[in-house]
Amino acid sequence: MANTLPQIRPLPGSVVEGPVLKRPRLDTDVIPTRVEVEAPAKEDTPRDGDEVMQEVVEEAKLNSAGGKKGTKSKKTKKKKDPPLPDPCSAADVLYREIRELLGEETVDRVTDSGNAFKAPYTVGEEVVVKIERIGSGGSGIAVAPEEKGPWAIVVPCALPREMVRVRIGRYERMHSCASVVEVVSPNTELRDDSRVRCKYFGTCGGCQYQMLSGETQLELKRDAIVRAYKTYSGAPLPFTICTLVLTCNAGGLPESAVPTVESTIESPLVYAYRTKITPHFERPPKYAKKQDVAGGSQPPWLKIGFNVANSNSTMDIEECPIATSVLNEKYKSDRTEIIQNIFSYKKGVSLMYRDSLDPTFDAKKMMLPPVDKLSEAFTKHACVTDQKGVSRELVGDKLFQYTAGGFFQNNNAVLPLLVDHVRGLIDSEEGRDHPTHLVDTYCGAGLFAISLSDKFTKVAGIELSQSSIASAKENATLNGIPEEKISFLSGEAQNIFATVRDFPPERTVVVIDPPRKGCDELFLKQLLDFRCNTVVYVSCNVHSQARDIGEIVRRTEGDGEGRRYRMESLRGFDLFPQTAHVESVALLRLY
Ligand SMILES: C[S@@+](CC[C@H](N)C(=O)[O-])C[C@H]1O[C@@H](n2cnc3c(N)ncnc32)[C@H](O)[C@@H]1O
Repeated sequence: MANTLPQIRPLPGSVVEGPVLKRPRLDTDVIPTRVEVEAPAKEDTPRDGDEVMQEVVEEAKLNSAGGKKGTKSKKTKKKKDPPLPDPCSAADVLYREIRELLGEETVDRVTDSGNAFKAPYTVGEEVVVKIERIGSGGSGIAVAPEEKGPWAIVVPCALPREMVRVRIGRYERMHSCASVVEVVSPNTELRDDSRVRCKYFGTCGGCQYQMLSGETQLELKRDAIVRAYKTYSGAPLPFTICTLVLTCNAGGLPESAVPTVESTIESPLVYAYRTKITPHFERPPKYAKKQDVAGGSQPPWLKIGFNVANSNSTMDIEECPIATSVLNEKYKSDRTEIIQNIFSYKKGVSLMYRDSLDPTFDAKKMMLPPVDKLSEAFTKHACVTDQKGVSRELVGDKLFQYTAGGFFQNNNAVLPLLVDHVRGLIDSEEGRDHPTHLVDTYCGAGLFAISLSDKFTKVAGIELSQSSIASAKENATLNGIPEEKISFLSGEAQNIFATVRDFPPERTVVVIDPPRKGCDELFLKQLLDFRCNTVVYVSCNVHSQARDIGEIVRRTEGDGEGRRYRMESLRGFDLFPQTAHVESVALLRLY
């Protein structure tokens, strides 16, 4: 198995699936893929590398001033406000939460007077604020005192009802970002800092909830689903969105149309669960000297790790307790090598670490009966660092192989529960014949199509990534599923419907598991034309899921018997414990 140090790779543009925050993330799913830029050399004088927060404040000052490091500020024209954030993005969700907190009319008034980006604070200023609520992205939100005008302060790792001393950072539309300096009066009902297992918690942008009990985390995630359906189930699909529409309250589905959100399913592992991380580092700055790394010591200018919360600055991170142990082991030894060889890097680098069953075993032989899941082949783990390498994992009784840099869910411990839940939803229908056909849209390497195939006579999957489709086909063979039963197509999700005309809609289940942006009009139209009996919608972004399901329910409302979709179940899965992310699973059936 190739376990060599990752190669320097130029930035190929970022393709991000799964949970994404606008802020720092812990891999291509939770972190923006920093598969890297040609990193500009940093300032020409050494900085105090230990003061991460100082660096962040400086960056924020620059952002706020609209200037660039090292460039003289020119006389600038008054800039127009930037456009509203993408609908259903993390920034959009936060903006709507701020609107709700400050009052929609108030925010509209401030916006109309051209002051939506006029921060009443200076960068670096310290103030004490009271946190009003926790946003869906996991940050506390405070309202500035009246004399500062309508304005919010967004503070990661702060809890409702807490008084916190914060340091103000950069500003965005109607709010300043800030970091906690001190929790002046903690919310002792919720916070217990002895739960925190990571020394970087509070500064690193990866986790938001380590100080909370598992129970509270699950409840917050359930609450995020409830709120998403209230706010987004009336939001228009992207192609109809314009500024005007976004600033109106589109109105969600009526309460009666949304089932009670069930309790969030916990991950069996709440630490050491994450099977993929993508730390990154920049090339040496111009002022760096070779003797800086003499004796293997790490110079202050070299940060290898993840982004600081609410910032693009990298913070140096030696290990990540939510990542699996094989990833941490390999990452730690790579760090030593990177430090020694840092002057050979001419560009910044994004590393990738993927936990895999040891790929030196023969996958075909592993799956020959009798399959011994306790054997070394199924228990020994390795770390794959080559994006094009093969990674392998067992989910239930099915073995999946996929390109390590491609999409696969990042928490193997909870995956069997997720798959079983989808199976249970399909089985839950009483009084009708069991479905015989399955369509897995946005199927990746075939997780749902292959895991659920035993239940169906015919299965079809579709996926945009050709390498994932190649993996899905190989996975079907590996798991002994006959070719005449299962097929995989590479292409736009909506194209599947033209290929399954022989599937009886009344006996067909469609699984939808799109990227964060959700489905588009073309897909929804085809889905509604097909009008299958059961739809299971799995989503890493409950906001776009709520929007799409609102659309499906509303568009079929007036239709005749057996043609109307109703939501029957809604539940979250904790794929990313210690973070604010929730995976949401919804069931729709025809009535
Ligand atoms: C959240 S992942 C789900 C993958 C799979 N269901 C799983 O759980 O492993 C979304 C997948 O949709 C694919 N995708 C993105 N846009 C697509 C499109 N327009 N049509 C088909 N697939 C798409 C991505 O490549 C990615 O594999």
